Amino acid sequence: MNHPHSTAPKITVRDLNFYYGKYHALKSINMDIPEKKVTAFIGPSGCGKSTLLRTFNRMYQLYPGQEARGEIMMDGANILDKKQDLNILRAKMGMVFQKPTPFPMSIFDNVAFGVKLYESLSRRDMAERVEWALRKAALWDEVKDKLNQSGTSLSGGQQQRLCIARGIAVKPEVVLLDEPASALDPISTSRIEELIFELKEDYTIAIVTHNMQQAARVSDYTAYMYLGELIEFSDTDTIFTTPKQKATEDYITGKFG
Ligand SMILES: Nc1ncnc2c1ncn2[C@@H]1O[C@H](COP(=O)(O)OP(=O)(O)OP(=O)(O)O)[C@@H](O)[C@H]1O
Repeated sequence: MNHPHSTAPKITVRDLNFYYGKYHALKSINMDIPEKKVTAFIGPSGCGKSTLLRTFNRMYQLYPGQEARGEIMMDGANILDKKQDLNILRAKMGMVFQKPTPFPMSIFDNVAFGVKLYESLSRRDMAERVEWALRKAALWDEVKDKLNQSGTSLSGGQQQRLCIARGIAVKPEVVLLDEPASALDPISTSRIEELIFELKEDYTIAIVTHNMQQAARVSDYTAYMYLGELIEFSDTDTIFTTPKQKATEDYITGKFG
């Protein structure tokens, strides 16, 4: 049962298959990702969590030989359609990666960079947008006096919040987080988790994590994947307390994985 919720879906995945050349990495995935909620993807290494996340913004298209088939519907259109404008898609889908990836430019420019691609704001409006994004990412107080310093001069946890600020500055609809805290210390991790909790007021969030406690803490819905299949998708409480599939139970109780 892969439609567990009453909330309206933001993204509807239908019969999605993904191939790395001949390797069949996602097998007929069907799920509805609810709007303005946090959906976590868990499962053992190599089960396809990141692959699935990368289909949502068609990141895979940067690499030859990778192909997605099926439907990923958002706002009435199939993201996988050849006619889909990739710039518009990527403006709607902010993505943050495991390793913080600030650009080698100032803190201000890191946040302004994406905005400039899509909007021509006055200096004043841009300054306001940058402040807004940095506040949303809970970084403003730490950087407001050094916006001209390089983004790479920040600590790892700050860099990751800078990347989140950069992602939300373009006002996306969905935020894709691929193990956003796995390279961070516990305090930075809990800041990111608090931030996720706040961001879901405005955004639909999909997060890949190999940390089950983190999934249990931050998500409203959890999808358990194994060998390219979606084994079970339900509200997070159900997945962690009364999963329907034995395979899910074995994984979350640590008997496996
Ligand atoms: N560029 C690639 N070329 C070929 N196969 C790939 C490529 N990237 C991933 N795969 C394979 O696709 C499968 C799914 O990988 P994916 O990275 O989505 O898993 P994951 O669940 O995110 O794992 P992890 O938790 O280790 O990041 C794996 O078997 C992996 O080896």
